Amino acid sequence: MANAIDMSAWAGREDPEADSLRWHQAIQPLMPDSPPGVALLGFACDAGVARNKGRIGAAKGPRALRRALAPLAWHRQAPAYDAGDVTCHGDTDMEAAQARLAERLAALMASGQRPIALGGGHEIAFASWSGLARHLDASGEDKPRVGIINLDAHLDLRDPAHVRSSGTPFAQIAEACEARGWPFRYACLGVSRAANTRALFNRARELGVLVREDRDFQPTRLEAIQRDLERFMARCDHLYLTIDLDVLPAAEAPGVSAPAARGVTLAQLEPLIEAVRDSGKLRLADLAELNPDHDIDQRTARSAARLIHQLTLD
Ligand SMILES: N=CN[C@@H](CCC(=O)O)C(=O)O
Ligand SMILES: [Mn+2]
Ligand SMILES: [Mn+2]
Repeated sequence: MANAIDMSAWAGREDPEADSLRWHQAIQPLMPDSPPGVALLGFACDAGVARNKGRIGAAKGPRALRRALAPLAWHRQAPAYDAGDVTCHGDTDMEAAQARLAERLAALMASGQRPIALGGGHEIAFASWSGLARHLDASGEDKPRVGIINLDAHLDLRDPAHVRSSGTPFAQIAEACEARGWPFRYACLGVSRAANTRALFNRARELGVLVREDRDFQPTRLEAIQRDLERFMARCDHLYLTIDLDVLPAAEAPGVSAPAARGVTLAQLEPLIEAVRDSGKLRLADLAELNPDHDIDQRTARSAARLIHQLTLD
């Protein structure tokens, strides 16, 4: 590690009673010989959202997320680590920053850690998937069936031939899968029909994407969505979970580039996240699009922290 990891965001309440730990008291800076656990790695990047003509500020997301996670109660058995940040230095650095993040994520997985990457915009997804692909290459697996589960109001399947951005990661991954001869298995849950053009829905259909819209998340249909997800996961060897915080209603996540008028609530997402967590196939996860500049009383950061808390219960 070139630089010491900045642990200054990990601060908060300390209780005098025994067995009262919070995240800020339990999390440790990652060391080369750290035993397996969860490793948080920030991706401080505004370039993807800027290229996608969105509201920039996601580069400040990793720190805001750490600050919101810090005071939450610690219920884990296994350790959690802070692995620091990968920083993108301006628009022209985006692809190189994605490559740096991918390399770090692959190294974390090789050393037995389960990484959770903290965006940054959703261009983080191409970096995360590339890290997993690099890790699977190194472990010598032939044509692994990697399932991508994206909780998002957007399909993010824009054509990368125009510009690579926070709106293109899954189209980039589809191209990379085709080049490798790997199947492209993509589930996008929480999609807003109003926020995605016909061209994007058509691309999703062509690519065989499992799409469930925000309006599908009604009490009578939740079990069916859960079953569809279970079936999807059964057809995969490895899972990558990516959560775009704009899947949440604007009341739960105002601090994103494109807040959702309707959205899917934390309560509705909870059983899906637990199913992914408990699948035994989850290799890495990320959270994208937290923009503290547009947050209100840390609502979005708190929602994101709650998601990490839930995802990491062991
Ligand atoms: N990662 C974000 N993707 C969305 C943003 C939409 C918007 O800014 O309105 C997209 O490109 O579709
Ligand atoms: Mn989105
Ligand atoms: Mn997205």
